[in-house]
Amino acid sequence: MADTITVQDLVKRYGDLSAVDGVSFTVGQGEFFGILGPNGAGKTTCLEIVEGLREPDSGTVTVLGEKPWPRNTRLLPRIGVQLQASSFFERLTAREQLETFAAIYGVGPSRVDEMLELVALTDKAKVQTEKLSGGQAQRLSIACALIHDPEVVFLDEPSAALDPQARRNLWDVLREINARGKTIVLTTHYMDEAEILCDRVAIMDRGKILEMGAPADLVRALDRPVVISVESRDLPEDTATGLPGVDAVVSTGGWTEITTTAPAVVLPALAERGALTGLQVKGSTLEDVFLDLTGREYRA
Ligand SMILES: Nc1ncnc2c1ncn2[C@@H]1O[C@H](COP(=O)(O)OP(=O)(O)OP(=O)(O)O)[C@@H](O)[C@H]1O
Repeated sequence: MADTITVQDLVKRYGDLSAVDGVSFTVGQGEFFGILGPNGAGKTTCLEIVEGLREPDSGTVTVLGEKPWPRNTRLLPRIGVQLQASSFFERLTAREQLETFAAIYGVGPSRVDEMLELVALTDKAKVQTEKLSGGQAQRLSIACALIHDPEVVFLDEPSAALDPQARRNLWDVLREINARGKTIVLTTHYMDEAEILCDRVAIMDRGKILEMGAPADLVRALDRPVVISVESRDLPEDTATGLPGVDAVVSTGGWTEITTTAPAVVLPALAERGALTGLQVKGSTLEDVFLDLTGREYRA
């Protein structure tokens, strides 16, 4: 996969604070890359440098083979940027916003309908942006960032402040954009969002990348036991304790919870006893990876 973005030894200081402290990563063409970390980790600063909106103190960045700083007008038609706070032209409808962005980029109006459809706002085309819900406004702002059909899309915390349903709708939109071949770089402080959407994530904390890789690989590398829960009426605690592969058992609130490093042994044993009612299997998540790396609970 060709590298669409390269970042090498990036540093940005604000006075004594190293907001970005020696960050390096690459993003391949068509990749969905996430920069994940708690508030103040340095995600936005990093992204804004890559977008060409901020000057780094040191380090090198290329986007599509070009240097984004000083402001590189050759890159502007090729990248789409959605900033953390979306701002629209006042009192325009959703369609008029998109038409305005289309005109700025010299794009024909036919893209407007396509974009409204992509972000599921066709039925809100005539609604003024001030009257859109938070999720609808976020989707419109993504449509504006995509109107000129850029190759690379940067999204800064696109699902911040959205309710769970709106977040899921947004995820569908982002998946669709990525399926159309766009390279996406997204910052988020939602671990689940990064885990679900991203091919690879860089976990940032205090200006540094602590770990980078495919979410499933990062979780697998932890090599932690899984917890298998079934209803206790099918499987009392003492029966569970005697099953092969079981490390520990806890019975609580009608559930028997089995901790095991050998789920492939425990699950068939449960199936043999017909004890699969309410089955849940909980593995580790990126939150556990963060805890493992920092010794701190993840608090976005
Ligand atoms: N213009 C600035 N001047 C001084 N300090 C800044 C400036 N911008 C950011 N910072 C500081 O740099 C650090 C990194 O901020 P940044 O916004 O990049 O983090 P973030 O990971 O994007 O956080 P959030 O999720 O809250 O947006 C923070 O401590 C922030 O207070």
